[in-house]
Amino acid sequence: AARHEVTLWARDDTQAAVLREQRENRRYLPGIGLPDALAVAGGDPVALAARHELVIVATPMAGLRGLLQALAGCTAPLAWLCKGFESTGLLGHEVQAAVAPRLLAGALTGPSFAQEVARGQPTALVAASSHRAVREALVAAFHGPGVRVYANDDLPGAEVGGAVKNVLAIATGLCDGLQLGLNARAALVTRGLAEMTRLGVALGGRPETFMGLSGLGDLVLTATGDLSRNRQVGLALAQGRTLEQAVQSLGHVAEGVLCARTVVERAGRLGVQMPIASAVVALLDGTLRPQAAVQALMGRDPAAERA
Ligand SMILES: NC(=O)C1=CN([C@@H]2O[C@H](COP(=O)(O)OP(=O)(O)OC[C@H]3O[C@@H](n4cnc5c(N)ncnc54)[C@H](OP(=O)(O)O)[C@@H]3O)[C@@H](O)[C@H]2O)C=CC1
Ligand SMILES: O=C(CO)COP(=O)(O)O
Repeated sequence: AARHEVTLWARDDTQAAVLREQRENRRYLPGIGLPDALAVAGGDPVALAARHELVIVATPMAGLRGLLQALAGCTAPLAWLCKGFESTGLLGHEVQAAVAPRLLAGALTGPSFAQEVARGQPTALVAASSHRAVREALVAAFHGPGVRVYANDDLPGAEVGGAVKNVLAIATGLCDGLQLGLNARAALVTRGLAEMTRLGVALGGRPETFMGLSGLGDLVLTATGDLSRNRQVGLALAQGRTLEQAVQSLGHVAEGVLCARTVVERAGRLGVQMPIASAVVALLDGTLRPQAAVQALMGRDPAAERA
């Protein structure tokens, strides 16, 4: 908003009015004042999008399809921020191909806790799209003193990185909550990266994408940073809390909880092995206790080290 005319749209008109009046989002981003220049609107998102040169969709994955359907005729470049698989099993670009194939679209992703971005702390992002116009619009809009934006035309790879790291952050939260040690955490992150890479390549991503910000970068941030809601779920499970309690106390979406099963199912259909993600699914289902999951992972047959 410091450099552009920006309108924040909320689906709930009452919430939009509250944001306008309080100049703060007390439920989702407390303590961060909205810039004076930021306009806030409810109402029809289609008419609003038609008056802007770039559209950013900042809902959880569950809200992406509805907004893309509504905005299918939008001519401005559009990017989503959500990281996950939809409950149908699709990634964001697959949802877009199904419901709004003519959109010039992509994802703005990478290691970026919202609170830190909002405070202006240095952050590096990835503008991922197969369309050059989208990559360039995102870089032009967001690249600046506080944010570096790297362009990448590998949207499937960037999306798999953003989705799978959430599942792995639950595993790492559990590992740390159980005090399994720093060796165990490093092993989880590294072998988790191998799982992410295997699935991402099978879904059309390039291996090098997973060594970048939307792969390794976001995995390290989310797996080790206590601001992560997915990591917090793992920490809470390690304290013996139920999944319902862990999710309820967050008050925010934890995409890894919602898509862990999808990740494993899509991997299974592609013949990709994901033992850590599979253990997370069993833990979330309650069919495996944390200690048994550790034993299952450690008890696997020896293997050559490769992605
Ligand atoms: N928070 C972070 O640090 C980061 C989050 N992300 C990703 O961004 C996505 C959103 O995360 P985050 O904002 O933190 O989630 P939160 O749970 O904190 O907030 C969700 C927001 O989305 C709104 N919303 C939910 N469903 C819809 C819908 N169908 N249509 C329109 N608005 C909707 C909610 O509004 P309402 O109150 O009306 O329900 C609320 O404003 C996730 O996929 C997450 O992985 C990516 C990078 C960083
Ligand atoms: O994606 C994120 C940081 O890049 C936020 O992760 P959480 O959803 O786990 O909080």
